[in-house]
Amino acid sequence: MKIAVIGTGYVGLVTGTCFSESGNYVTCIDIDETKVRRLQAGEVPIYEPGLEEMVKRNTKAGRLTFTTSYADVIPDSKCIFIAVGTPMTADGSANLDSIWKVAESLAPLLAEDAVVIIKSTVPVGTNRKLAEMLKSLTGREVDVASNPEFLKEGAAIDDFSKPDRVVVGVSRPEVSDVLHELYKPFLRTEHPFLSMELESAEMTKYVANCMLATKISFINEMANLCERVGADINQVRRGIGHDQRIGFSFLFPGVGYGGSCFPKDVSALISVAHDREMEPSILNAVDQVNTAQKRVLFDKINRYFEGDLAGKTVAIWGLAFKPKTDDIREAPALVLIDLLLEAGVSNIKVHDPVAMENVKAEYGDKLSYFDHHYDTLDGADVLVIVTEWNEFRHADFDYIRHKLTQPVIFDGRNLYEPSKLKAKGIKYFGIGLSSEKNLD
Ligand SMILES: NC(=O)C1=CN([C@@H]2O[C@H](COP(=O)(O)OP(=O)(O)OC[C@H]3O[C@@H](n4cnc5c(N)ncnc54)[C@H](O)[C@@H]3O)[C@@H](O)[C@H]2O)C=CC1
Ligand SMILES: O=C(O)[C@H]1O[C@H](OP(=O)(O)OP(=O)(O)OC[C@H]2O[C@@H](n3ccc(=O)[nH]c3=O)[C@H](O)[C@@H]2O)[C@H](O)[C@@H](O)[C@@H]1O
Repeated sequence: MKIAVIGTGYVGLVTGTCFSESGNYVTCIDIDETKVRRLQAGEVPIYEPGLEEMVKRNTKAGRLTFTTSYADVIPDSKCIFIAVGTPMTADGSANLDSIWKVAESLAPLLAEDAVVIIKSTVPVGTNRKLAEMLKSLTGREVDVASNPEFLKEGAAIDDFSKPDRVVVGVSRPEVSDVLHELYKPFLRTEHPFLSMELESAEMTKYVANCMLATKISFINEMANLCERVGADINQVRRGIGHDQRIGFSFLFPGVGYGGSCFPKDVSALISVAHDREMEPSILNAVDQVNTAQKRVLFDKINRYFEGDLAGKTVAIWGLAFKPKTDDIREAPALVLIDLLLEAGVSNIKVHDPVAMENVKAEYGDKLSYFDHHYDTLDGADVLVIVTEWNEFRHADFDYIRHKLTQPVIFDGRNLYEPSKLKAKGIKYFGIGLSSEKNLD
């Protein structure tokens, strides 16, 4: 099948590449000329494990191409996936400007039997609005389908190729058949293809992300309470997770959720509820807890230094919003850095395995950058861990104690065993640990 994917970001590039891997002819369109040129040269502009090899393999086989030209591609495409960004506007709602721009570019070029599929995360009603817009621009009915994406950055290829489920929203069953055929190679393990109404598919995406965000805010709130009552959230997690109704996944306490999706999608669903004159109390709380949680590490550091951070040197390990990605959108590390700078810290020494260039572009010489995490420790007063990259998990604590002026670690991801650090003479502050009771 000939497929066009519009928008070659984290979702579009993975979608296009995986569809080409299963034998389709895919062209990815983007308005960013630099990005397209780099992709044409075989260079993948984002860090996503396994993606570069897959892009190269399919480009070489002639199944995957990149362009800025709609006119060269759209007239021959049967399925056109829209995967452009839908960021948060100042009022919290989703900004759909890029979707409408794409619709205007597509309309004059669409083949009679083309299906236009929105993969971007869009609020309820967007697909129907797109169908109306395409009808008024083309003078005929155009098939529009919703196909929300559930992949996670850092595991995007696996998530796309072996999805728990594929969800589509359609107005006609024939459109669902076309998409089912396309997705069959990815559903061989009997994971379901769920076809539903447009509105239900759109809502499914938001409800999924908001449910996951709720789990994280819930466990973070419980972790904060554990600290105050002298309980250990790691033990409590074990204690509740074996109950199959609760489970273990997405219940790791930390420094709050970041990334390009949970914060914006919780906010967009709140906005949808407000539009319908409903106050979504749970979503409001999820968002508030998360905003507060992003400050938790700073508050602990500030308390440790009794509010006097001026002139201190802080080493930070991990900047991306999660491991295995270079994405720093809404990353908790940035909130911490801003607060430390505001408090007058004189030197922030940072390391991240892949996200450093993105941070450099935003902070320039306000921070010191190091290619190896141990090199951040020279002259640092304390060490702070924000992102749980695997290489931080087994640390040389003797070396760390020797390098830091104060043997203290603030760990936003609970990577280490508190008793082990205590035995090494290192003060250890995690999230929700019983040892933190009475530290105020
Ligand atoms: N990043 C993720 O892990 C996931 C994202 N999503 C959703 O997918 C959508 C895309 O997200 P990302 O891939 O992260 O965005 P992104 O920002 O990485 O990429 C969007 C791309 O669209 C391009 N673009 C913008 N306007 C265009 C136009 N008129 N024509 C052609 N290209 C255009 C941009 O240049 C950019 O390359 C969002 O709605 C997001 O919520 C859904 C699941 C996972
Ligand atoms: O719509 C999207 O964009 C995507 O959003 C998330 O994927 P992603 O943001 O890439 O990453 P996650 O692994 O979900 O992590 C999100 C944030 O939650 C945090 N998190 C996650 C899990 C956990 O137990 N605790 C926790 O604090 C992570 O550190 C990270 O900051 C969802 O997991 C995907 O299913 C969805 O498709």
